[in-house]
Amino acid sequence: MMATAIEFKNVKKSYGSKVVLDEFCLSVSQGEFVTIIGSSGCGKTTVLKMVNGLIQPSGGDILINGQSIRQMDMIALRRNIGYAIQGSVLFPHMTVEQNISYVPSLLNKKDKQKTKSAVSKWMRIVGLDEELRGRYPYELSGGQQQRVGIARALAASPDILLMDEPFGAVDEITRGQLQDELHQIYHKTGITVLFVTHDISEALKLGTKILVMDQGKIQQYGTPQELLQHPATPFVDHLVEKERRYCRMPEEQLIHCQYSGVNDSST
Ligand SMILES: Nc1ncnc2c1ncn2[C@@H]1O[C@H](COP(=O)(O)OP(=O)(O)OP(=O)(O)O)[C@@H](O)[C@H]1O
Repeated sequence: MMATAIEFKNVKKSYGSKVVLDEFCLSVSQGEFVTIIGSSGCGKTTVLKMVNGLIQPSGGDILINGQSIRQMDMIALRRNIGYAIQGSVLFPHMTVEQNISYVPSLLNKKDKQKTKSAVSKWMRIVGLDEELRGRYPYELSGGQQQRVGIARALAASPDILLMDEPFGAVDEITRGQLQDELHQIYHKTGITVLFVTHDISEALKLGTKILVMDQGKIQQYGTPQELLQHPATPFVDHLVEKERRYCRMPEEQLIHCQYSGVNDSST
């Protein structure tokens, strides 16, 4: 049984009189890749930003590795949590290298060479060409900027990575490549990921678990298979309907279905 990385305990969040989350409970195990999907305005970004303290809960508590974030130093907390969001959030006056090395250079102040090789390593991992090192964000394509953003989030070696529609602004091909790269990084590092998306295929492809939300309520929290095979509510059923229609069954499973069909009719 894996330890719990993130826990929401009866969390409440309201803006004025508008209640966004009420008695929200969620437990994320270490090393889990959780994709969060749901109707617009249901509170996905709010959930994400509460993990790194960008938004304070109105009630309840949030624990990171068993410790309440109320008792944590916000700087230490954020240093341990990577954050990547849609579009470019790079420092515009800094080169690719300076953007990626921002946190590592704070951490290994004296050892410049260590930071340099860390930059090369992360550029390679997210699929950025070495020659882009000295360029400024405005000299990069949207997909390249997105890769730099992810490299920067990962270069701080966080235990937890929060991603808010990080691939929302790129074309289909780049999106597919970034998804594959993120999937590999996740498997290599064993990092815990919370990933907000609007795209159910992306949620099913990347998530080891998917959190489906509607109107501040959890509709289902389960594996891709559980969602596809046992949708908990009509909302989830509707969400995965198309995916189920297009998802190709592995041949063994098809054969199994046919066999059980034959058995059924013969008994
Ligand atoms: N600072 C704020 N003040 C008032 N209302 C807010 C504030 N931030 C968010 N909200 C409201 O809270 C609700 C949840 O917002 P949130 O950004 O978490 O939703 P979301 O699920 O991420 O939405 P989307 O999918 O559209 O990005 C929305 O109705 C939003 O309008």
